[in-house]
Amino acid sequence: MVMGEMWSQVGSVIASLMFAYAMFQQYFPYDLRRYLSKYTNKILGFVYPYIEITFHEYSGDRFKRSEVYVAIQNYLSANSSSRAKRLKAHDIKDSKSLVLSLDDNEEVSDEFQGVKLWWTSYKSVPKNNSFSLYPDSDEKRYYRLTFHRRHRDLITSSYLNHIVKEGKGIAIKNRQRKLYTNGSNDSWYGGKRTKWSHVLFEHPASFDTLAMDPKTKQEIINDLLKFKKGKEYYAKIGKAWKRGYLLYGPPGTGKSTMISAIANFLDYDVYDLELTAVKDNTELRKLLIDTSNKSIIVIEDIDCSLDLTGQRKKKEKEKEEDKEQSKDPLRKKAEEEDMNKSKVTLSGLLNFIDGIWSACGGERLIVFTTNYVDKLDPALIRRGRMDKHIELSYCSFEAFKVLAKNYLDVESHDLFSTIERLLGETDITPADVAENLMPKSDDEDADVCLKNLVEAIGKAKEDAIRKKAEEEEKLKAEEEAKLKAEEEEKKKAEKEKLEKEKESEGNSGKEDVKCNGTLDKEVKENGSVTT
Ligand SMILES: Nc1ncnc2c1ncn2[C@@H]1O[C@H](COP(=O)(O)OP(=O)(O)OP(=O)(O)O)[C@@H](O)[C@H]1O
Ligand SMILES: [Mg+2]
Repeated sequence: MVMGEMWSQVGSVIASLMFAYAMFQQYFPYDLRRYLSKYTNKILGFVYPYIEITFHEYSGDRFKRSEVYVAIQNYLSANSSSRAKRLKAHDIKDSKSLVLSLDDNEEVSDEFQGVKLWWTSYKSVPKNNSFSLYPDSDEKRYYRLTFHRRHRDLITSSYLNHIVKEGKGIAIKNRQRKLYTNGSNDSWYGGKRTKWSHVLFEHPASFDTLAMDPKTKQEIINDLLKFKKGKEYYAKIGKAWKRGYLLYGPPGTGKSTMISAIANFLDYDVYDLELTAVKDNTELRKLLIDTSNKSIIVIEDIDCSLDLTGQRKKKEKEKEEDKEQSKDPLRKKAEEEDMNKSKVTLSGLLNFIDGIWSACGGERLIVFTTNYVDKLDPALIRRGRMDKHIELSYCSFEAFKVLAKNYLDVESHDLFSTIERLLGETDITPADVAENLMPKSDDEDADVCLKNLVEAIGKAKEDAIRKKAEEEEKLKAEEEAKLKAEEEEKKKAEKEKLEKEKESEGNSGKEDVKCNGTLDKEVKENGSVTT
């Protein structure tokens, strides 16, 4: 009986409190409520020693998720979500895998330098009952961080920076990398106009599968690692955090494959820059500014991309000469095509690589490839612009062993010694070796493929010998033709000399005759000769 009475009293007290609260919310002036809540919080502050910080998903810009919120989400999904009981799985744009984050109103604890703190995820739903086509569009999510007030300095100065840095790092690790290329049309990405368009970068090449001299390979890997970790070092020496690589060698020696391997190794995006599609130097600069950090900017076959030296001068001279003929419709069309051609100059490209603008952002690798390194302007490839020159050459025995392991899972074989000898005598590209090592049907095993390779190298050797002989013959023929031409020229000159001499002799005879003729005439006229 007593118990029942007590419960009914409690019930009525709660009901009265709720009624009073509702009245307070409904009828108290806003200013008075604010005033009261301020003092309530102050009083609470004396008894409740914890500080709370909230991080909203959308703050300021309504259409852009807060970067800090995303970083916290990533951090918590990697560090604390394993301890949470309720999780939410969702796919994030540009992320490789599903992201697990705390479900609404779930709390996890974290520890930083011995200090314990708590993260809670909240969802607030607005009270208006208006109908919306997008029911969830007004939901607001936020994280709340709670910690003891004596750790205030540590948390605000170090922990929050630590969280944002870690969260961004995790996002970079999880992101799907992209292969960008510049076309002539603008596209929209991330709410802004850009000249780059992209696809997912999915090339499987790696340094393990790259066939080359192991020592050079290790040297490149070390160089890349040093570069990746070199943020402070580059700042210390006062250099922009970027590095230039020049890859050169005959076609099919793995230049493009190496670029993919580098991108996979460093976890960078790739920007494949097509120089001929760039209108002018200004556009080149815009493209550079539009690249993200942690990226490789590639210019393939730089020697063929543009005539970067005499191009402009030649064109202008031609224009002057052809001014009068410009009415011709065919010529007009050719001129229009000329106008559409790239006007990127060597100095524009040099500025792109290491001008003032090149320092915007950081962690960029610029890679040039070429088949003919000698054709390039020395200014373009000097150290500081192209810091590391890497030659990719014909297949060595070491490189072959890597390919044999990759393609056939073979590390030793009877034919290896023959192949070693043949490779020492013959130039064959890794691309050709790889093609021969690849089984073309289920019946072809390692033996067959290696035999095919021996045959192919033998053939390449014969071809090389034949080509050399042909070239020598050609050279000999050219030399002979040259000698013959020289002899003929000599003979012709002698003949001409003789003819000239004869002519001059003849002329002097005629003059005598002419003299004599005049004399006769004078004799006839005077009737006597005076001496
Ligand atoms: N060093 C190498 N290691 C592994 N595979 C290679 C190597 N070189 C060439 N290959 C194979 O040969 C193919 C062609 O190589 P790649 O495109 O990298 O040559 P490249 O040097 O870029 O040639 P190009 O100068 O014509 O552009 C690749 O698909 C790859 O499979
Ligand atoms: Mg290539």
